[in-house]
Amino acid sequence: MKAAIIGGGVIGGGWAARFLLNGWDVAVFDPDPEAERKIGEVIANARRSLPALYDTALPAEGNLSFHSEMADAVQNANWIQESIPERLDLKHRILGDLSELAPETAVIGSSTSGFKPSELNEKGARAIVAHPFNPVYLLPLIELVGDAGACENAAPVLRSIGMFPLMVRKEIDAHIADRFLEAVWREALWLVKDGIATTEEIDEAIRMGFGIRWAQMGLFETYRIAGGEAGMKHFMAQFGPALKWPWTKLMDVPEFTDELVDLIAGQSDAQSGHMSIRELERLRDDNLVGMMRALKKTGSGAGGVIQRHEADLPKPEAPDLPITGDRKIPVSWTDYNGHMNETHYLEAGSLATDRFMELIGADANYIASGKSYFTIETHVRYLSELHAGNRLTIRTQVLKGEGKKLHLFHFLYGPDDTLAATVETLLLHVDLTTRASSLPDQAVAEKLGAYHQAHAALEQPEGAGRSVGQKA
Ligand SMILES: NC(=O)C1=CN([C@@H]2O[C@H](COP(=O)(O)OP(=O)(O)OC[C@H]3O[C@@H](n4cnc5c(N)ncnc54)[C@H](O)[C@@H]3O)[C@@H](O)[C@H]2O)C=CC1
Ligand SMILES: C[N+](C)(C)CC(=O)CC(=O)[O-]
Repeated sequence: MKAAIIGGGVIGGGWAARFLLNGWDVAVFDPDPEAERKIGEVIANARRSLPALYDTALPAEGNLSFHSEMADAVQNANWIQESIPERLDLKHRILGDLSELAPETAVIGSSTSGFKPSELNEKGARAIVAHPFNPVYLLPLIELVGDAGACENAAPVLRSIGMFPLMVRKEIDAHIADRFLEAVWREALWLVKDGIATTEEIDEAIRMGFGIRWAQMGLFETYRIAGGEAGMKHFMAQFGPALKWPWTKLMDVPEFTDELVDLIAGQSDAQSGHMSIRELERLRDDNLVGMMRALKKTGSGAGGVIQRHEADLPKPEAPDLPITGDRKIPVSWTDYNGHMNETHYLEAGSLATDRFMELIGADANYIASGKSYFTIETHVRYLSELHAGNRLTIRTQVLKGEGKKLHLFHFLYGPDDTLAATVETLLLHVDLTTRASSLPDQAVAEKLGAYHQAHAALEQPEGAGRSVGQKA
């Protein structure tokens, strides 16, 4: 698959990185003589951050090329993304040319922050709005606006590169999200101009409170909880009048008619009524504990997008020893010594155990049925350093897989297949109701038994059964 990036500044560079790191070839057209350097720097940042969201490897990177002619860049492209400056005359000219040059089947997306598709296409172009958020390689939201068929075609492509296409029902200046951002921006400027707050104080007001909250539940679900047990209607009754008080410089607000209240409360019920306020509070609190990786665990917001994308990534083939981990090492796993911190070797081993459990059928459904494995002992050996950005591949040998016992030996390989660590771990099968050890279900026992038998023919790994401080 090939993407053509027309305009490779802040946003075009982010698009280039998003496509490239998801295995697409990327061709760039930008008359700026510095474009190649600037895009290279954006891609370098993307390489150290995007793979860190995943616990499995992204596809091998595509090829990146730069072109002095737009026609060359768009040749055979499946997706063409315009990210030139926000000037309508310029967009008319470039989108018009692109509509002539592009393959008929190619999507032509514009990154415009505010122009409507009817404005972009008024001189005959066939573009849709595909509005991203900075940094494009990390944030999943893309607002799709325009011809319904073209947007429908575009959406699965965006999902396949880990993005979240949001269909905008009717075109409007600045789409959905930028209308909020512009309102917040306008208020912030007033606060600074009137000497009420400094820019730093405004940033603290956002990042110490509602900014974190919004990342996991947005506006309506957050306010539903703020209404207490009585929910959205109570919230609107309590805070509706404030919209008429001078709480905001933006006095142009909708009338709270019964119809509007019912509409919003009804939509809120449909969106979140399947959970009690207490459950929503717990979910909110859990989500606040961490950011995108934690969001990934609960499946909320951007975390759900990463989860779904990861589930669609090709799984490595299982050789003699199954691959139970394949990922890049994130910066957050490193420490003051400039290498991967000891705790994360255990985390990597624990994730490999989870993956192995899935392989034998002791997966989420099995656990939900009341059965699982508990770890009772682990031994980690640190053999060579690992650094941020290194690829980490884990293979697992079954030392014992009989009865209640599951004895695993994880090999952690770093760059050039160097053995960086081993994690040996002993687990017992348990009944989650009684919390006592128990035999696994027959299907799990059979799959585990097959691994046990196959691996019994292998040599006992060097270092298996070692105690701490034992001489080699
Ligand atoms: N910066 C942001 O936060 C966001 C910007 N956008 C939108 O993305 C678009 C681009 O914005 P930025 O990347 O911020 O601007 P930018 O100024 O960083 O990049 C624009 C790039 O377009 C290139 N360019 C100028 N004329 C060109 C032409 N005729 N053909 C090809 N390339 C040309 C420039 O050399 C430059 O590299 C705008 O429509 C903007 O509204 C969308 C989301 C966020
Ligand atoms: C400031 N802006 C209008 C260009 C912002 C956007 O369009 C989206 C973003 O990334 O904030």
